[in-house]
Amino acid sequence: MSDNTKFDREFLRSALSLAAKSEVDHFLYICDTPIAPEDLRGKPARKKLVYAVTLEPLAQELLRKKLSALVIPAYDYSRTERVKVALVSALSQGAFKEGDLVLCMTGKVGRAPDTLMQMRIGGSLDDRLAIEGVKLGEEFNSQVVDALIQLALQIGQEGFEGHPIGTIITIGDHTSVLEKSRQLTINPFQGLSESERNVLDPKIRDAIKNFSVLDGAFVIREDGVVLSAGRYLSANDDTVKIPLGLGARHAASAGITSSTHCIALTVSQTSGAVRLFKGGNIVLELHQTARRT
Ligand SMILES: Nc1ncnc2c1ncn2[C@@H]1O[C@H](COP(=O)(O)OP(=O)(O)OP(=O)(O)O)[C@@H](O)[C@H]1O
Repeated sequence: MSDNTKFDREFLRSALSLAAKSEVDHFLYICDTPIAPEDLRGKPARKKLVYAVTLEPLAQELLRKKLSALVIPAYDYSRTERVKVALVSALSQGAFKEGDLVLCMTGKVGRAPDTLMQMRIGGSLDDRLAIEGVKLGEEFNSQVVDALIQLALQIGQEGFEGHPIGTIITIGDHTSVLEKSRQLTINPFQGLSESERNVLDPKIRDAIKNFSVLDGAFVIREDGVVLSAGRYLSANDDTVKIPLGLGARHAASAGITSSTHCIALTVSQTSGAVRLFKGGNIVLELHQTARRT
């Protein structure tokens, strides 16, 4: 065993003993290589362990072993971004709750974890992530929101046929959003039955990805039914402030979320970053380190 591998193991063991402390509610392990069974055997931290992995079959295998696991997109984020994505996913699935202390362990994709971070749910990781703000109202279906965040990350990362694209996806309060917007192009989802245009269906998420090349926003109902694509959002609110450097697309998301009860996911064409707006403010910001071309 090289010195490095030995030290990685020591590091993991120390993290597991910290995770066992009564103050810690969950141990979030963001890595595609599960912890060796002998390192977990008899450890109190096992009960607190939640894996965040990028492979669905691996998550299924862990669940079969009675471990908790959630799936996060396989993109190349910085360590902090991976922690954010995993925390938001766990929160939206109800795995963590307000006030919980989560010990997060992560690293570069494909390498042994090298970073340990403690996160209090409801605190903030930086000024662009008040995890509390991500806690959405009861009207939102967490599976729908989670699927759309992952889709937005995918759009930001992959673009369309190698070209960067940006878009807006509004979720919820559809009556007001439709009232405060107008159709820019033909709505490609018109004519499909509700069951044929729900974002919980991977085929529909693929369709959204492709239609993101259209100008305008997608309007999605809380339960995931896509109502329209290509909407121009006309709700302007001069009182909302968006960070310098962001333009009309982000201002439109800020405006629509401040004047209705919807939330809006915005993918920046310029940077691929994904931002979640609520009440006119950015409550979550996810940056990607590299884009696929
Ligand atoms: N009110 C709106 N409703 C829907 N889409 C809009 C609206 N305003 C702008 N957009 C879309 O945003 C696109 C980019 O605008 P702009 O470059 O000003 O935005 P931005 O906030 O800087 O975002 P990006 O980082 O994606 O460039 C426009 O081409 C248009 O498709």
